[in-house]
Amino acid sequence: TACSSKFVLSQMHPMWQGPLAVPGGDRQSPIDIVVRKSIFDGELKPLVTSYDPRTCQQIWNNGYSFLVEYDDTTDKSTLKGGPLKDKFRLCQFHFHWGETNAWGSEHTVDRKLFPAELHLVHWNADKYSLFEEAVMEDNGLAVIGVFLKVGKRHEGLQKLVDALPAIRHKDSVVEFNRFDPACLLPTNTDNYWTYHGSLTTPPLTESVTWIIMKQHIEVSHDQLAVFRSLLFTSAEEEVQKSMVNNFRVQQPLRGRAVRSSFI
Ligand SMILES: NS(=O)(=O)c1c(F)c(F)c(S(=O)(=O)CCO)c(N[C@H]2CCc3ccccc32)c1F
Ligand SMILES: [Zn+2]
Repeated sequence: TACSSKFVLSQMHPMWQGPLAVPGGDRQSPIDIVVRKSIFDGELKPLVTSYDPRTCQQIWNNGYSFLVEYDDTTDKSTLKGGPLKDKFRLCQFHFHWGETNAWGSEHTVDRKLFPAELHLVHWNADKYSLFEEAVMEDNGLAVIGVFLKVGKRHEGLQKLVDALPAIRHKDSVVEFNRFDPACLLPTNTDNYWTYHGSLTTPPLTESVTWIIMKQHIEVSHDQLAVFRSLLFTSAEEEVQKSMVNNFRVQQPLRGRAVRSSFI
């Protein structure tokens, strides 16, 4: 699919936490969300997601995270509303997590770290015809971020967790269909923070409208442990490395406003 990120992976190595030079670089992600400095914006609308589980195609380990990819050649799985003026197509979702439950998220709320964070990546299909175009354009992308907390087992996530042993190694892919990503959203999607930022992996382009949910979802300790059983390394490599701590370090706010849809 257009959104398969294989072409991007070549520039990636698992733990590129370094200060990759980014032109300009004054709207980088992730950031710490300082709640008392966020600005309520009454113009922000509720999010409107409409995902068709039949557009789910595969789940694969790309050596940085595991991602579930969707067919984004039609308008079957879309996101609109919220801070967005246009209609965006879902191309994939993936997660970031730590080696322990003490950390793992990319964004933080008043410096609070979560054990993991879900990202649903969408691109502006009203303005562009391919993900690759949108990824280079101002506000070409919209990513929904959802924090994960350890608690009760997440029934919807289990289907995904059960597929992970089949993609333990980098570059392994399995067919995965009929998965509705809406089951991973919190019950309340009206309360969120939004700001202009970037991808948190190469090419780190500053093309993302971030929409971070205030309400987290709960997953069980055992479900998260399966995430940590994945490997950064391919089957051929002699030294296997656990896929953990696949998050980017926080970036300076550089005077950006973080708006909230709630008081
Ligand atoms: N945290 S994040 O939301 O910024 C983000 C990721 F963290 C991440 F890991 C990936 S990726 O596809 O697994 C790796 C490629 O960069 C993407 N994938 C995007 C980035 C580049 C690209 C190219 C084609 C399809 C998807 C993506 C991503 F948008
Ligand atoms: Zn991400």
